[in-house]
Amino acid sequence: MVFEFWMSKNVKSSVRLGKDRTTSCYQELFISSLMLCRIPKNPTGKACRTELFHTSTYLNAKFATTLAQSLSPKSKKSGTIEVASRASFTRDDAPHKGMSPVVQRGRRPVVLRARESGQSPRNNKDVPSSRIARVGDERRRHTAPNVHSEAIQGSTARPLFPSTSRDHRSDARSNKNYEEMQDSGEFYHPPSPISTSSSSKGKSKALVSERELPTSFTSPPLLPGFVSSLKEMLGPDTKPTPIQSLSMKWLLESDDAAGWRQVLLAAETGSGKSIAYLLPVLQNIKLAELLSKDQPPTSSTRPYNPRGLILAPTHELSRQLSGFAKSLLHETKLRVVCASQSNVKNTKGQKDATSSKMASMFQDVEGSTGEFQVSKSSHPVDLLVGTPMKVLEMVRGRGWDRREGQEGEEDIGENEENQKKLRRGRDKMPGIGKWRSKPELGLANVEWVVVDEADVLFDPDFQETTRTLLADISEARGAPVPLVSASSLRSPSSTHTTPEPTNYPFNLLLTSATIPNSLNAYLEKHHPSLVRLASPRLHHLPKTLQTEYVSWTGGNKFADILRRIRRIWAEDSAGERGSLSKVLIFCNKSTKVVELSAYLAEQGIKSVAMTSQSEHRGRGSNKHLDGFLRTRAAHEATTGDVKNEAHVMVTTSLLSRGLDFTPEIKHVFIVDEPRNMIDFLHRAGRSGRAGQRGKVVIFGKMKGRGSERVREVRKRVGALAA
Ligand SMILES: Nc1ncnc2c1ncn2[C@@H]1O[C@H](COP(=O)(O)OP(=O)(O)OP(=O)(O)O)[C@@H](O)[C@H]1O
Repeated sequence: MVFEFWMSKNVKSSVRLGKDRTTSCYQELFISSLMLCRIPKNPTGKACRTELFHTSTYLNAKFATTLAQSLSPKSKKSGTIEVASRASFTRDDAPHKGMSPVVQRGRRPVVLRARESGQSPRNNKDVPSSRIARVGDERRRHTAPNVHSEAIQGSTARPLFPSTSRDHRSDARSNKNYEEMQDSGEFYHPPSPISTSSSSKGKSKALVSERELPTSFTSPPLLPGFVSSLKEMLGPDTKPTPIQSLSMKWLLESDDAAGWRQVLLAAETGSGKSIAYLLPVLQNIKLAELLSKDQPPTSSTRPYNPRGLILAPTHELSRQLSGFAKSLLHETKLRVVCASQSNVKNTKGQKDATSSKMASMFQDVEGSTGEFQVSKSSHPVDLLVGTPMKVLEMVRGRGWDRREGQEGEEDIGENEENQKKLRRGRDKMPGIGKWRSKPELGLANVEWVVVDEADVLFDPDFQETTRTLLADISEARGAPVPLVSASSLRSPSSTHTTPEPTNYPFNLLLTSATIPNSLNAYLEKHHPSLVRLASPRLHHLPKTLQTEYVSWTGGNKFADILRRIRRIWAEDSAGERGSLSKVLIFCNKSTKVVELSAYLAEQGIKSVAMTSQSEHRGRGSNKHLDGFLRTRAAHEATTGDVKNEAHVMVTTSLLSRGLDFTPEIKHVFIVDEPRNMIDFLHRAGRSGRAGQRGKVVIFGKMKGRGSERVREVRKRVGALAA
């Protein structure tokens, strides 16, 4: 029963296993052991425990052999792996007849032991427990590090869909994952807000009649400055998309008597939701500014007192959205600031970039109280864009969420130099200390809050931060709302209690391309009067997005990906395109992103690998994205210098939300099975935006064992494309 594996730098490695293991167990262990061979600097086997992964999905001898061959160390020095075919491989056939070279040298073998139910791994008396790698344990230990948000900045990686990572789960759980993808269980389909008959507005549930919807951007209802900016951005003949028509009708034309509004804007990816909410927010802020022109400016001790807030799940999206808002404001002057310009970690000797940069930008002066005061000559910020965590830091001061009570403030000492030293020391200990930077953001003026990608920001991992911020705004505006903890929201008893509507004292706009049932349940309970404006193609792929399925040809999946990239470029060269297409590749795990990018580099293709831990991130700008998306002049690009200029970006779900890659990204590759259809819609939706043609290429096993999953995906994707 014992499956043994020895390894050493300079000698042959061998694999032995018991005769009577079941097929799945055998191959699982076999491939796991091969994975060990790939770990560099691992003669002791200690690192094995963190690197093993569960591969029982690949129950195929041909695949195992190919994998083994691809893993074989190339140089003689690092030894070889001996592969036995499944039929002939028995304990007696073990290459070294139990006499591993490692054993000969007096070193103990690493033993991988498949646990029988109820059997403790410590039953193996020959081997110290510290050297037993438990396959079952490894499955549990892996986490999916696809991270979505400012949590990255605090180095707390949280998965977007934490319960559904496939790579490290058994077949059974993986299949369950697909069961969870049943269309009936995943999305909430809101009723159409548009009625087709002109008189049905009052009779049916429809909010507006189709005939009433604006079919062009005109002034009125828009301020003339916005109309000309839109023409400049989108072309002279541009027409509003369905979600933009709906939002203009509902948020610009309807009267204000109803009080604060709560509206959900839901439409497919690339349908122009950003403009759909930016126009009403910016226009309302501008009108409020014009109306209050003669009134004295709000007195506040904080430098920023915006009227509008836009919240997004990632720094990248925040930066892009603030750029978007600025382009709409070429003629209609309002001040937009992105909180994520300065998401640089606080390191020694580095000043808090937020306060220093922004203070000089707005000519703030530090008053005698030590708090910032806005100088009379400064322009107040009108709209602030950022992640909820970053915005909360600006409101409460950096360090507000650290664990308090470790040491009292009095321990810091009177001496200023001592205080500084202690603060620096404490900053190095995450979660400890009481020191906070000064609050910079006042919330009393906030009248508009947009929660972009609402299904992420209200999902269980993020909603506490989002709701805390919304509660802070309410409090600052003098109408506090109760803040229910996330745990009590989740508790089963909470479902039986009477719903308590949350009435925020500001306009709340939520947007998303997907409404999971969980979000709908939350909204029904806490925001029963929320108006749902949904486009007709919600929960569908954009019409201009083609789907293509590519079958893995053998063991080397990376080679298949490379082949497909080269084919696209060959088509580009043969066709009329002046430049080579840029390709965006989505993987489920950061490790795979790095490996694939390294493989492409070996093959002479430069790529940008973007994960939550990437070096490129956290520099306070979107240079990494902008550089990748920059289109070079056609004549330069035809040379197709893919060695020096990245034409491929490899990433995880990190970049799947909200980012606009129009029109550069024509191809999106999905190389790992999507975690669920929500994830798929967002990844695929990075292409085929705003009526542009695009293609999503889905890789998978199309024939034989394991192909049923791809068939299932095909069925569901087909339904989304309809
Ligand atoms: N009316 C319009 N006509 C043409 N293009 C438009 C129009 N409105 C927006 N666009 C363009 O469509 C692209 C996608 O817009 P946007 O990023 O707002 O989509 P989205 O619906 O927010 O997508 P996602 O769900 O992925 O966040 C942008 O490049 C934008 O300039």
